[in-house]
Amino acid sequence: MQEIIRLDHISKTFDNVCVLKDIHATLRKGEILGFLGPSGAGKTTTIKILTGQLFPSSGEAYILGINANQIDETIYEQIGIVTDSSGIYEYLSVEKNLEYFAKILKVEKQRVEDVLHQVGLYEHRKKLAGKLSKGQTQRLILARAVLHKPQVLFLDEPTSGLDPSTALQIHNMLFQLKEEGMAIFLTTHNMEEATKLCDHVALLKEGVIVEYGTPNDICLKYHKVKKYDIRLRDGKQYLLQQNDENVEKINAWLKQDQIETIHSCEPTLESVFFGSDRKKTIMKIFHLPHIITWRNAPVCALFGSCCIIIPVFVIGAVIWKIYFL
Ligand SMILES: Nc1ncnc2c1ncn2[C@@H]1O[C@H](COP(=O)(O)OP(=O)(O)OP(=O)(O)O)[C@@H](O)[C@H]1O
Repeated sequence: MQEIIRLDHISKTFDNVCVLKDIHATLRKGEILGFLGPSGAGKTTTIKILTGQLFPSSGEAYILGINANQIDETIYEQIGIVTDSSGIYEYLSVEKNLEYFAKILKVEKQRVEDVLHQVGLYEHRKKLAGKLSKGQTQRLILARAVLHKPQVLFLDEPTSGLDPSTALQIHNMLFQLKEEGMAIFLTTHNMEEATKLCDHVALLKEGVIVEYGTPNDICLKYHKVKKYDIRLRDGKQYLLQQNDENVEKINAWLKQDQIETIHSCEPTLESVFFGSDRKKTIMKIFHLPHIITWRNAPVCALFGSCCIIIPVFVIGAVIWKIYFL
């Protein structure tokens, strides 16, 4: 599949503060790549580098085979961008807004009507853009971004603050665009959204990709202890670890048709993300250096014990000498 975006060891520093560190990712035609992370993780900065609004401090970013440092305004004929600041003319109707951009982008008028249907704004086409609800405005911004059928679409938190049904409409639209072969680069805080939409995700934390892969592969990587969450018809609930004894128990319940619901408890992207965050927080609280990992934990424990035992022994010897000798 054609490679649309490549981030090759990208780092970015603002005023001596490194906000992106060695970022590496690829987006292919017809795929959705999600950049996930909390506020300030570096998601928007990545989009700005890819769209030529910022230069990386080191590394190379490629979009449609062109180095992002060398792109000019002609690239905007092939990309669409949806951000908070996407300029919509509030005193023009929905339709006039799109017709205006269609003229700039040299798109035929029929396309405006098609896109209005696609985003579900056809009935609102005569409304002033300034009078649209937040969800409708977001759909208008999306309509404008895909008007010229770009090869790649950048979406910076497209469903942030939207109600679930509007978010669902946008999700369905993204699936449709993906089916048509569009490559979509999505940033979001919403792990559930990313799991549902993305072919690949990068979990970004303080400018570093801490996990990269398909949502499924990332979750399964952390699926160490397999458990079943079972609710019986009599209302009792059990969380059972997978072992021979419990498998027999579950089989017996199944034979007696006692099971109301049964779920395997794979980790979600959210638990993976916040799980690794907890470990980091513990490291920070105790000011433990990063050289301490689970693998060398026994050596660190032995070293830590010596640090306590030796001073206690020395102090004990001194007290013994003073008082008893
Ligand atoms: N032009 C700039 N000058 C200095 N620092 C900047 C600049 N742009 C971004 N930053 C800093 O870089 C870091 C990453 O910002 P960025 O906007 O990429 O985060 P984000 O993950 O998109 O956050 P959010 O989810 O809140 O939009 C932040 O600490 C931000 O303050």
